[in-house]
Amino acid sequence: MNKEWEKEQQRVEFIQDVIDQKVVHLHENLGGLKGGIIELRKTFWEDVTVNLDEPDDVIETFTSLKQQAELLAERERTHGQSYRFLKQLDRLKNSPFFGRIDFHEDGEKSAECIYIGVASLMDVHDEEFLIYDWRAPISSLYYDYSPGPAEYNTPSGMIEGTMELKRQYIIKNGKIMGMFDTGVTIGDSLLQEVLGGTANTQMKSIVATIQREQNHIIRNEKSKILIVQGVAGSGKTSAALQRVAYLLYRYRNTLSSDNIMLFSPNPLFNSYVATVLPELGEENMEQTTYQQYLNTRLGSQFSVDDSFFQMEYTLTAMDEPGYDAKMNSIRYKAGLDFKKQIDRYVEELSSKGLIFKTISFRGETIVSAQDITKYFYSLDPSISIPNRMKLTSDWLLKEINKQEKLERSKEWVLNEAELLDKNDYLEAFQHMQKNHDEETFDDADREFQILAKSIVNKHFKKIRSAVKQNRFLNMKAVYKKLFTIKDPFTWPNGWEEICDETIKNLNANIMSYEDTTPYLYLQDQLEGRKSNTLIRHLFIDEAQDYSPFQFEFLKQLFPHCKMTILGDVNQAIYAHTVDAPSLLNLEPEGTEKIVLRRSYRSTKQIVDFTKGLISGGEMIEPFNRDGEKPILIEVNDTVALHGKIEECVHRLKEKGHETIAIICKTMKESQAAYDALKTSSPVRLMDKNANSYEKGIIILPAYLAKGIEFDAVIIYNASNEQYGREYERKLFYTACTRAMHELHLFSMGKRTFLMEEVSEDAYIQE
Ligand SMILES: Nc1ncnc2c1ncn2[C@@H]1O[C@H](COP(=O)(O)OP(=O)(O)OP(=O)(O)O)[C@@H](O)[C@H]1O
Repeated sequence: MNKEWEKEQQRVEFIQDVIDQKVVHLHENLGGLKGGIIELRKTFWEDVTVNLDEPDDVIETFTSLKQQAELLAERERTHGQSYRFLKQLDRLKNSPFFGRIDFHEDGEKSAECIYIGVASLMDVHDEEFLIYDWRAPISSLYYDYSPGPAEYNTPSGMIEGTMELKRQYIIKNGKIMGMFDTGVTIGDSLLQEVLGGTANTQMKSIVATIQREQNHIIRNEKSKILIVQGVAGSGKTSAALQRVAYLLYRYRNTLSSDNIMLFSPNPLFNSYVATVLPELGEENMEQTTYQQYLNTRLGSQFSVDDSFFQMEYTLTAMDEPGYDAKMNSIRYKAGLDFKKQIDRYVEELSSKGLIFKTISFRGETIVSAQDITKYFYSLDPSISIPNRMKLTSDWLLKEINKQEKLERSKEWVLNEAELLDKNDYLEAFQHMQKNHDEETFDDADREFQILAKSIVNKHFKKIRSAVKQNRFLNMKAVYKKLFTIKDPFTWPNGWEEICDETIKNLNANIMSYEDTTPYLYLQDQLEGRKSNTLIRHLFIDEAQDYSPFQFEFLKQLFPHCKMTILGDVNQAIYAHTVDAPSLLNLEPEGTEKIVLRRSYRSTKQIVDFTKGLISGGEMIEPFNRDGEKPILIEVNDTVALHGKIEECVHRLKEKGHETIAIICKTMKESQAAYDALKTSSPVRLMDKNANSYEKGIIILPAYLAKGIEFDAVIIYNASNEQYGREYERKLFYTACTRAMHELHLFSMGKRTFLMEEVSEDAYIQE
C-alpha cells in the first residue's frame, strides 16, 4: 500500500470516528427528546390553563394552548431532524466519500481539499466541512472539470480557480478498495468497474460517476422545459432521478417530493427505479404511468383498451379485417389536427349541440334533458362552457332540492320507514335531540317527518353528487357525435371508417386507447378542470412514446410546471409515433435541449451491433467496455430453436449472469415461448401487470422491457417473418439494447432484414 493510499485510508477512519461520536451524541439527544415528547403529550393539558368564562379568559386559554402545541411541534420537528441525520450518518459510515478535488481558488494562498460524498458532514465542532454533499455548488467542479482551470457557480457569483487534483475512490465497509486519479472524463476506470458489474433488479444511483453532459441535465435550473434526447443506455433515467435528488436539495426549503411527479412507461419500471432516491436519502416522488392516470380519470364507465392491448393488436392483427382503418384511427387521433378538430367542435357546442341526460328519480323525471338543454343555452353565450355548466349544476341542485321536499310525503317513504331497523331509529332520535331538545320522540308526527327526511336525503345524496360531478352531461354521446361530422376540419385517411369503428366501440362501451386522451381532453374543455398546482416539476420518461396530443393534454393539466422530458426517438414503438412529430423534436419557447450520444449500458461490441440497426446510429458512441460480439443462430424449426435457447441459457448461467431476459416481440409470442421452455428451464413470464422483477430467467415482450436492462438478452426469434416490417425496427432495436454484457439472437428461418445494415464484423453467425 503506498503512502498516499495509507493517508486516504486514515482519513476514512478519521471520518468514521467523527461519525461514531456524532451517532453517540445524537442517540443521547434522541432519547432525551423522545422522553420529552412523551412527557409533554402526557401532561399536555396540565400545563394549559383552561378557562372559558369571560372573553378575556378564552383568549388566554387559546394562547396557552397554542404555546403548548408549538412547543410539542418544535420538539417533534427536532426529533424528526435528528432521526434523519442519524440515517444520513449511517449511509456515510461505510463509504464516506467517493471523490476528492483539490481546488485552488484565485486569490487564495493554497488549494483546498474537498471530499465529496452522498451527504455533507461537518467536524465535531460543526465548524468545517469534512465532506461536501455531491449536490453542493462546489461539487459541480468534480463533474464538470478535469485538472486545470475550473469554475463553479454559487448564489453569490462565479468562483474561479484551478483544479490541482481529481481523485476517485471505491470504498466498501470502510476500506478503500480502489483509488484513481482522473484525467479528462470522470474515471474511466471507476466507470469500467461500475458498469462491468451484474445488472441489478433495482436501478442504482450514479452519483460517483455522473458524466459532464449528464450533470448539465441534473443541475439545470433555468429551463421551463428541458428536453433530453439520449441514445439507448445513455443514462437518461439515471440523470432524471439524480435531478430529482438535486432539486430536492437545492430547493429544500420550498420544494418537497410531493411537488414532483414522474410519468414512467409501465409498473415494472416504477419498481425498478423506486430505490434510487431513498438510497440518496430522499423520499420518492409520485410515480405513475400515463395509463394509470387515464384509468383513474375514466373510472369504470368504459372497458378501456390499454396501450399494451393496442400494441399487441398492432403487432399481431395485420391480417384481420379493419386493421388499416384502425391504424389510421390510431395515428389521426394522436395528432394535433384531431385536437384542432375537437377545439372547433367545442366552439360549435358553445351555441348548440350539447347532449344532456334526463335526471329522474324512481322512474319520474325531475328535470328532462330538453329542459337542461334549454336552461344551458338560455345562459349568456359569452360565459364559457365550463362556467355555464357550473350555473346549470347550481340550478339543477335547486330543482332537485324542491323535488326532495315533495318526495318526503310520498307513500314509498312511509313503506321504507316501516322497514327501518333499530339503528336507523336511534340515529333519527339522536338527530332530533341534537336539533330540538324541547321535543320528545313520543311525538309521532315529528318522528315520521325526521325519518322521512333522512330516508329521502339518503336517496337524493347520490343524485346531488352525480350532478356536482357534471354527470348530467352525456359525455359519451357528445364524443360520439364528433364522429358524425361530415366535413371534418381535416380529412384524415379513411375518415368514414374511423367514424364507424369509433361509434361501434363506444356503443359497446369500449374505449380504445387512442380515444382516451381526446375524450378526456374534450371533457376538460366542456367541464373545466382545475389545473394541478401542487406539482411543480414534471418528469416524462420514455417521452418518444407520447403523441403530440398527449403532450398538449399534459401541458394543460400541469400548466405551471417545469418539465423534464426524456426519451430516444429510436425507441418510439407505438403505432401513433410512426411518421408523427416527436415531442423530443419540439422546441417550444423556454425549451432547452440536451443530446446524449454516449451509451453506458452495453459493451462496445453490443453497441457496435445495435447502432447498425437504426439510421443515424453512427453518431452513437459506445463506452469503452469490452465483451463478446453478439451471436446470431439460425434454426429451421421450433424444436431446434428451443433446444438452442436452453443451451444458451445454461451457458449464460454458468458464466455467472444473474438476470437473463428472453425478449419476444409480443405477449402472444412470450406465452408460446414460456409454454415451450418452462419444463426445461426455471423461466418466469412477465405480463403487463408485473410490478417487480427478480433475478433469474424471465420471458417478456419487448414493450415491457422498456427502460430496464439485463446481464444477458436472448432475442427469441429474430427472423424476417417476425420482424419483417420497417415499422418494427425500433421495437427490435429497443429489445437488443437492453443487454449489458451479452446479446444472443435466435432466428427461426432467415434473420430479419432489419439487420441488413449491420456490418458482418459486428456479430458472429453460428
Ligand atoms: N454516469 C454513469 N455512471 C455509471 N453508470 C451509468 C452512468 N450513466 C448511465 N449509467 C448506467 O447505464 C445504464 C443505462 O442507464 P439508464 O437506464 O439511465 O439509461 P437510459 O438512457 O434511460 O436508457 P434507455 O433509454 O435505453 O432505457 C444503467 O445501468 C446506468 O446505471
